[in-house]
Amino acid sequence: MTARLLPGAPVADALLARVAGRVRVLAQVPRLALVRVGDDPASVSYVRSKDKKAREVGIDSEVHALPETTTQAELLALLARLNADPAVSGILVQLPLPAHIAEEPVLLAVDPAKDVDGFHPFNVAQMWAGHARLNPCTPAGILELLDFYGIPVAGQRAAVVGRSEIVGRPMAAMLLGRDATVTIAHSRTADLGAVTREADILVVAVGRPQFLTPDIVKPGATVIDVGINRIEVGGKGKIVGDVHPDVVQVAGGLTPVPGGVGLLTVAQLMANTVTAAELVQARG
Ligand SMILES: NC(=O)C1=CN([C@@H]2O[C@H](COP(=O)(O)OP(=O)(O)OC[C@H]3O[C@@H](n4cnc5c(N)ncnc54)[C@H](OP(=O)(O)O)[C@@H]3O)[C@@H](O)[C@H]2O)C=CC1
Ligand SMILES: Nc1nc(=O)c2c([nH]1)NC[C@@H]1CN(c3ccc(C(=O)N[C@@H](CCC(=O)O)C(=O)O)cc3)C=[N+]21
Repeated sequence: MTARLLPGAPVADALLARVAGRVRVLAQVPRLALVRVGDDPASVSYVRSKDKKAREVGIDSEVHALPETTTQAELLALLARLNADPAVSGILVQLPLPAHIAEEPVLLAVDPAKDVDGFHPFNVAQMWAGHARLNPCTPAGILELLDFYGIPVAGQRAAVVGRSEIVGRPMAAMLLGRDATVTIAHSRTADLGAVTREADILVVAVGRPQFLTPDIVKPGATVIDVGINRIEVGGKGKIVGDVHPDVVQVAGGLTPVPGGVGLLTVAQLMANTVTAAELVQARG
């Protein structure tokens, strides 16, 4: 069997078209504040693509590029200003932060109604309880993709490899919210294959190039490759996922890297920004 490829672009386009429609009926143009500290090249490039996509769908966007030497207090002061600014609908603090800035106080400092990443503990709790308004972008985008391609979730066995706060854990919570039977695997899982071979839906977010091999994939499973790994091949830079290319011979469906989940992360951020604008507008 050869897996059906599940590209992100048509899913992102459909999602962004709905976002643009919601933007048009808002009383006020939504505004997304993108905050980045330091000059990590990946962060610079991600923030740039989020900024560009926002403008494409009619969302105003402002980038706050702070120097590496920014103190925790300075960052918190900026967040307080953005929280208080009624023109700002959504706030995103690009992760990772430099080592001298503690993450938790920063995530706590974002107004939960403007928390378009869904990383504030209030939104995390709402998500696990099954009724969040603002869900983390990568897993929410993955659910959009499964729905777009007509892949059933309810009643299915799902496995998530990786338990990070930005991908693995929220993915597991959201699959559970959609009535899948979910297992979470991580670096201390004793027999990874025993877990992954049971999965009809297999989400891989490990951060190791070509980590997931075909021998541990259930034939016909839908495999979602979240990994973004920059590697050198013959002196050239290349982006590969966490899933080995030979998985295409076993899986029923497979998302490409690049051109898969990453596009949905950005599109879902736009959807969350409009949701935040609606929440802030309703609050008056
Ligand atoms: N496409 C997109 O939109 C996005 C892509 N990414 C990409 O996804 C990947 C994962 O990101 P992120 O979740 O932030 O990564 P983290 O490094 O935060 O987490 C990696 C997870 O993988 C687990 N892990 C590591 N080694 C193994 C192993 N041998 N067997 C099983 N599990 C293992 C770790 O387990 P433990 O907890 O035990 O250490 C950890 O839970 C990266 O490549 C990242 O670049 C991330 C965000 C968005
Ligand atoms: N607060 C916060 N929120 C995030 O959502 C967040 C973050 N921090 N830190 C880093 C991760 C990573 N991430 C991606 C965004 C876009 C692509 C993306 O557009 N990928 C394209 C292009 C490939 C590439 O250049 O990466 C693709 O997969 O085709 C990938 C990954 C968001 N993250």
